[in-house]
Amino acid sequence: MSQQAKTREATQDGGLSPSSSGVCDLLGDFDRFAVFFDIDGTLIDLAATPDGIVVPPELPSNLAAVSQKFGGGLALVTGRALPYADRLFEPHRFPIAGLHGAEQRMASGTVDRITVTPEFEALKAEIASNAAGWDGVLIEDKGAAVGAHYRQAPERQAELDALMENAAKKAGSEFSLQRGKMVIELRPARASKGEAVKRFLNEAPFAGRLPITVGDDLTDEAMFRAANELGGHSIRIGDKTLPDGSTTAATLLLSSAQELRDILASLAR
Ligand SMILES: O=P(O)(O)OC[C@H]1O[C@H](O[C@H]2O[C@H](CO)[C@@H](O)[C@H](O)[C@H]2O)[C@H](O)[C@@H](O)[C@@H]1O
Ligand SMILES: [Mg+2]
Repeated sequence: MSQQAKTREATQDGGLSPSSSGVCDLLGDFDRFAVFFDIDGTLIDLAATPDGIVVPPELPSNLAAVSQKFGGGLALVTGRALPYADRLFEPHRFPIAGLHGAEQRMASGTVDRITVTPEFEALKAEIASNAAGWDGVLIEDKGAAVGAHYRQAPERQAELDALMENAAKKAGSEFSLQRGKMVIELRPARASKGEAVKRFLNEAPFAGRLPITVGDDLTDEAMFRAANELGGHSIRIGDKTLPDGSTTAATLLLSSAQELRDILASLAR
């Protein structure tokens, strides 16, 4: 276990636990738990743009080794679209939920994806066209979802909020807005990351195991709550306060994606 890894426990008074050995020990209980990892900001460091991320070369094989130790009970649960997320970890393919839980590929290989309607295609084109002149704003087409990024143009946040709120009204009740780190997304409303975790747990090799969910952003709160409800554990990368000022449901904290990767490297050995 890396000495650099420092875990802070989320307590009511904000107290910190002395080291990350607790998390390492927890994740090392391979027969008892199944693990669910968010991608951006959790396994991989955040970057200026969605395509600017760098996957550390050892990460895919470390995840594969850890998955094997959990008997295959390791899944990715991400806001990314499934094909994009799969490419990040080639040649390995893990069970995965995409678009914040709306799409899912089970361990059996069964895939549940969403058909993109012509109306949603038109709405995405309208969003892109409205934001076309806004320097630094990036519209990410994710098929059945769309993200409006303002990391490089924070001054545009209010305008983008208004644009996406208007688009959400047009999209109707089958879609919902998902706020995240310097992004506002329009995504299928039909599932959350928490529901995706529960679906995984209904099937082998996850069934009979307790969940440990690891994430960093608002969308991950649903899977933190699911893990807590089911008697598992929830780990947030970051501190206990969320961007909207509320407190995370996660019961453990890690300081960075690098800290998590160090723990994974240690578990993979
Ligand atoms: O659920 P996740 O796996 O964490 O995905 C959440 C979103 O991640 C990406 O956006 C975020 O990461 C970008 C790259 O580091 C960063 O530039 C952006 O500001 C972040 O919001 C991705 O682009 C989204 O589609 C995901 O929903
Ligand atoms: Mg994330």
